[in-house]
Amino acid sequence: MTQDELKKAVAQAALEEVKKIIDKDSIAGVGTGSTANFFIDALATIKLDFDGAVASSEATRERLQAHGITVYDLNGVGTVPVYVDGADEVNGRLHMVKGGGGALTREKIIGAASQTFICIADESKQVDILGGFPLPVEVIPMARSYVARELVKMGANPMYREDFVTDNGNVILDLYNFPIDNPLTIEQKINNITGVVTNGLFAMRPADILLLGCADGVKSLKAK
Ligand SMILES: O=C[C@H](O)[C@H](O)[C@H](O)COP(=O)(O)O
Repeated sequence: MTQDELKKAVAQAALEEVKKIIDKDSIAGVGTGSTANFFIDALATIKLDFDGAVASSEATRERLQAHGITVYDLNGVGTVPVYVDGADEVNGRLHMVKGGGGALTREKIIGAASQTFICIADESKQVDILGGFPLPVEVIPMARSYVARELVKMGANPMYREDFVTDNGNVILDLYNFPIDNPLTIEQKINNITGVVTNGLFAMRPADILLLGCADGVKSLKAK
């Protein structure tokens, strides 16, 4: 199977999970990225069976609306019953690195506001130790140099993501060669640097279910 076929298979499996949770009045939380895009296309096939969605990025909002799905502001909807999103890396405890596409902050907000977080990924994303994928940190633009110096003190190698602005008007520093041995501590430590909006580690709010696309089928995994 190609990587896209694996992504499509996990997106379809996520739709089956979501159907068990949502009803006519429900709002679904929708993530960002190529795997989430397959999920959006799958979700569109049941668009008459739920009320609408909250989107973790402008790109996702546009794709949902193009399918005729109503997109709500998170402020108006309260707790979200289910959130489906991809990941750049995921470990056995369902901690994730996210934000390769720069959508980490809105993703983290919707994840935090959701009752069930379903991570959808192909098997290339499964790792023992997070950090092989550069960890994104969203930063207020005027704080970029200060935050970079503080990250260097933590042993990281921050690289400014050039020509990129987040949906929130901020910049991204990507941390290369930064093995994440204690995701919970590192997530909080980076977030404590003044000028950081958030970082792409999802350990304080891990996924509840991982649907992993493998050559021999989709596996449904819970945190170890
Ligand atoms: O900002 C982007 C998101 O965190 C995505 O969930 C992540 O980058 C995975 O994207 P993809 O499914 O395209 O690999």
